[in-house]
Amino acid sequence: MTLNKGDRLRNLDKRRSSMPFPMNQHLHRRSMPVDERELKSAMPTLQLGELPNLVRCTSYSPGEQHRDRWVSDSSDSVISSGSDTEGQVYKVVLLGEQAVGKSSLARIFGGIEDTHDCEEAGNTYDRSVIVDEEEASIVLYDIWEQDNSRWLQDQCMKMGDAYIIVYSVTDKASFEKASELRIQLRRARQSEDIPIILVGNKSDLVRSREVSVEEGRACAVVFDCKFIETSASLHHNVQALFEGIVRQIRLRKDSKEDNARRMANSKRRESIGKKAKRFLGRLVAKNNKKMAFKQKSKSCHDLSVL
Ligand SMILES: Nc1nc2c(ncn2[C@@H]2O[C@H](COP(=O)(O)OP(=O)(O)OP(=O)(O)O)[C@@H](O)[C@H]2O)c(=O)[nH]1
Repeated sequence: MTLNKGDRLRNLDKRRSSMPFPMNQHLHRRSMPVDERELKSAMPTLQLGELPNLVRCTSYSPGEQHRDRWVSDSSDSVISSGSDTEGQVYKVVLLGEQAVGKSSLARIFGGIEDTHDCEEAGNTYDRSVIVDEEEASIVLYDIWEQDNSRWLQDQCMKMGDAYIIVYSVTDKASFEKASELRIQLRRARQSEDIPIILVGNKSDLVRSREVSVEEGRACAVVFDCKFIETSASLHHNVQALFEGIVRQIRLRKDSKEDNARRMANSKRRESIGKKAKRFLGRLVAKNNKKMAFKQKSKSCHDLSVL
């Protein structure tokens, strides 16, 4: 029997078992439930029966603790599991219509690759990520459901430090729902500048695409948020998404000096090819005012700037 997220929340106490992980040959992994008090502190008014299943993922290997590296082409970021870092924990909430791939993205973040394990997996993931050579702790909440109680939806809208709004590029209705959710979020957090990334998932399903990249990008420009297309099935852009959300949070929460230092470091590490591309882009944009909209919509693609 397949349980929906609501059922999973209600059945929490029955399901507090360890969670299976894909084993890297040289890594040993364990998982443990996170104390309910931690979630209570994140969602203070939550009732016990509605607590999401919260799983802390910890990986380690002898001689190299807490390093579960993602295969990265950006060499300056890794994601490891287990948030043993000191300092702030960022709460990131996944929103979106049913079946758009929220749980699939969350499971990749949580290091769970076997989709058949999904009912055993927790729907909240607590991990440490290293982005731009600095560690951050993320708790990712995959607890959103359209038919959740209004109260639980309100909690989701209030609790996040950042939001990932997912739609499926093969489902126009889910794209429209994403806009609604953006409006709902804006209403709930009126005066706050919260990082939001709009995600067009299932980009691998080329033939059944109903929402173009341009439509997704234009929507992000209108709603003043970032935009990326992903494929959870192919793991395409998933790492970029989670690195991006960390950068977006830092850009708002950390001091200007910290962000300037990170920017300088990342520019130093940038390849000559990338530098040249960026320079030419700026040059062309300057010379062509018609490019103004394109430039803006282009920047919604860049998850490393505001
Ligand atoms: N082809 C393809 N299928 C995907 C992708 N992401 C998710 N799916 C499939 O889409 C279906 C729904 O994915 P979920 O991750 O359960 O979606 P969800 O948004 O969490 O759905 P709810 O739990 O109902 O809210 C599953 O069959 C996934 O295997 C993707 O990037 N590409």
